[in-house]
Amino acid sequence: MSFGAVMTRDVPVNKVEPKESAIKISNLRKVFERKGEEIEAIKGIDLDIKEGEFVSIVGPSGCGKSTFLHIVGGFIERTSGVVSVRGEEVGKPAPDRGMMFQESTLFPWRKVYDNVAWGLEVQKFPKVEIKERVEYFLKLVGLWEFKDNLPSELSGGMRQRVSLARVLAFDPKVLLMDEPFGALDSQTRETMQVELQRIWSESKKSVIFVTHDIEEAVYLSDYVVILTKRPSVVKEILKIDLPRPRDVSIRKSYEFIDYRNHIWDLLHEEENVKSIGGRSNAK
Ligand SMILES: Nc1ncnc2c1ncn2[C@@H]1O[C@H](COP(=O)(O)OP(=O)(O)OP(=O)(O)O)[C@@H](O)[C@H]1O
Repeated sequence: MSFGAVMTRDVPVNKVEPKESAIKISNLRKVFERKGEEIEAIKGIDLDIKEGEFVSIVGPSGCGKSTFLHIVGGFIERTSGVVSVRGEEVGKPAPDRGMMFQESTLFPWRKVYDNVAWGLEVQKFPKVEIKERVEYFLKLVGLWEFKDNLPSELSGGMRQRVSLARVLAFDPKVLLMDEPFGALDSQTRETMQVELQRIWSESKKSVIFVTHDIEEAVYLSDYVVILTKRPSVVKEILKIDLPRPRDVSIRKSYEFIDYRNHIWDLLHEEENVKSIGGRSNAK
């Protein structure tokens, strides 16, 4: 990632080779219109996310995180600025950008296998390839043995894993995740974070991950982008120099707590900070 003001904390830094840009955002601005009134959600965001990076976005409630993600996904039009994915300017939604939401978007009447196969069928993939992909990704998320179950027969965490398999089956270049674990209980959420870290490290996708949970952001990310209150700009970009793979016990380390507290302080400086959720409020 490269930006104007990247902050690193006082922890060891591994030297890495410069990487290609996966997602470039310059001067992004978004103004909504509601009943003749203008609502400026995003004032100006600049980011350069490199291939394979995991970047979380945190910020006060209503600062424009979801709007930002939906613009990168091509679901919402930007007012001005440039958004490109691997050199191509973002227009409409496309399979190279996989999107995952807080609530499972699985079809309740389709079995797990058929839910994961659905998008590939719509895109007219050959049957043999569909089978290969569905099997591979259901095994990756650990749910192959549930392929014949309906979503209603699974737990919330399992449903989100199926949603993840469905997104990954398209082999998108980037993954856009909007609070994907927000509706899960804390135990399941932690399990999902560990799973996501493993899947991300195996699949090498670039990820933008929106969350209210500061610890989740620190645990998963290479960088955490902290937005200001609306109309949002980037307040700080924090590089998370914790070794990978990260065991859950890393949350108890001084470095982890230092990152968490720093983000908490930044968010606390912003108005509406009381509406920031997650365990980190218990500082
Ligand atoms: N379609 C819309 N029309 C008008 N205003 C909108 C629309 N969508 C979002 N907004 C406004 O834009 C601002 C940013 O909303 P957004 O949902 O992106 O924030 P957020 O940071 O994701 O919020 P939260 O943390 O609560 O999920 C809010 O003030 C919201 O009311």
